Amino acid sequence: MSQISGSPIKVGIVGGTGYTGVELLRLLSAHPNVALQAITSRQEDGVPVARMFPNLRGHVDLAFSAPDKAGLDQCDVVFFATPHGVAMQQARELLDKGVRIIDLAADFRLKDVQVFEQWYKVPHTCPDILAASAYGLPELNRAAIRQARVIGNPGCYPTTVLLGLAPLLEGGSALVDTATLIADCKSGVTGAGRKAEVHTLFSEASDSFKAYGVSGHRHHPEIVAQLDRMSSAPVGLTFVPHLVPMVRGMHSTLYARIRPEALDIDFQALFEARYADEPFVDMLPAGSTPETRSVRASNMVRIAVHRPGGGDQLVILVVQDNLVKGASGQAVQNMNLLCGLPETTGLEQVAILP
Ligand SMILES: NC(=O)C1=CN([C@@H]2O[C@H](COP(=O)(O)OP(=O)(O)OC[C@H]3O[C@@H](n4cnc5c(N)ncnc54)[C@H](OP(=O)(O)O)[C@@H]3O)[C@@H](O)[C@H]2O)C=CC1
Ligand SMILES: CC(=O)N[C@@H](CCC(=O)OP(=O)(O)O)C(=O)O
Repeated sequence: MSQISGSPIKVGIVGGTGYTGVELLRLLSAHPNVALQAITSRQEDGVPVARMFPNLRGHVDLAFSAPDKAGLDQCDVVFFATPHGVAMQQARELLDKGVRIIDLAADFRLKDVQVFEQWYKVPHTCPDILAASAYGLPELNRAAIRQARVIGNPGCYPTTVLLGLAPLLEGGSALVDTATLIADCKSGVTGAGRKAEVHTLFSEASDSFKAYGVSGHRHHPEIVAQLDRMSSAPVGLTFVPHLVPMVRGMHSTLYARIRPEALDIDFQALFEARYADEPFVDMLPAGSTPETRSVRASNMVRIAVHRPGGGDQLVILVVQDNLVKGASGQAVQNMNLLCGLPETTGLEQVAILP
């Protein structure tokens, strides 16, 4: 990898006009070890990036190019900020040229091909590459990410739910009833992407609040697959996503019933110890209620643990920016690991408040 030899990492982005694509551009244009090489869009082929995204004027001087003309095979790392099913079509060709791949969609998240095909309604075209890929949640899977050539960047909801529940389930520890977990999650509207859809129109999504995907959401199997990896007991999860009228941000409220033999555990101390060395997980003091704006535009996740009335119900509050730690920031964190850089490189932005 280039960085090991000291030269900049040559980076390509497929899907540069979506919200995660432009967020990757914001982060990578300020990354000290990256040379942006190619940014694709089929619809905006030839258009200067900064004309479409004026926040990047003076920072990105490339134009969008069609994927087949972009020279992606000359890159060290290619990010796919595209809909599900795109990365797996191009993965083999790029891997053969020595390119490493970070997919922000779901092509490399679910190891079970049947489960992938059931939820995403397309055949998986490279199960062998999927089998060798790593799930890109560094706090849970750092060693595998360092060695991988393909990373499946997690979904935005799974990142919050997994970080909020991991300390309770990891290592097969039976601290909570794993069969009755609940994740009540809320996302800002950018979570639905930049493409035009009726339910994300201002007049539909503003000044209102609703659940969706209650009877089934594709992030449910992704979360359960990862919880199953860490839990010795069978996992049952109720997951209810909601759309809230804000642009960015995600708030997940997680519920877990403490097992009788674990009632004496100091859960605040347990979470603090688990995340003490994690640069992007901030355990808040006991009694805190994190706000989404406290992480806006930053790669930080903030977590608070509550035990209302000192009873046997744990309530865990997790906030993240869906476009940063929930997508593009996490992808850059994964690139840093892949390339042997300090994990925080280019990711130390402080959240914007208010
Ligand atoms: N928004 C969020 O909070 C999160 C999103 N994700 C995932 O990240 C991915 C991108 O999301 P988002 O940025 O919101 O998506 P958008 O739908 O807003 O953007 C999609 C981008 O992909 C390009 N694209 C679409 N189809 C193809 C294709 N067949 N080949 C090449 N390029 C294509 C589009 O450009 P053009 O059509 O011009 O080529 C566009 O630039 C999705 O898979 C999404 O699920 C993951 C976590 C969080
Ligand atoms: C608010 C909203 O619509 N959120 C998206 C999920 C966010 C996301 O992008 O997840 P994927 O990468 O798995 O697609 C949804 O529920 O479909």
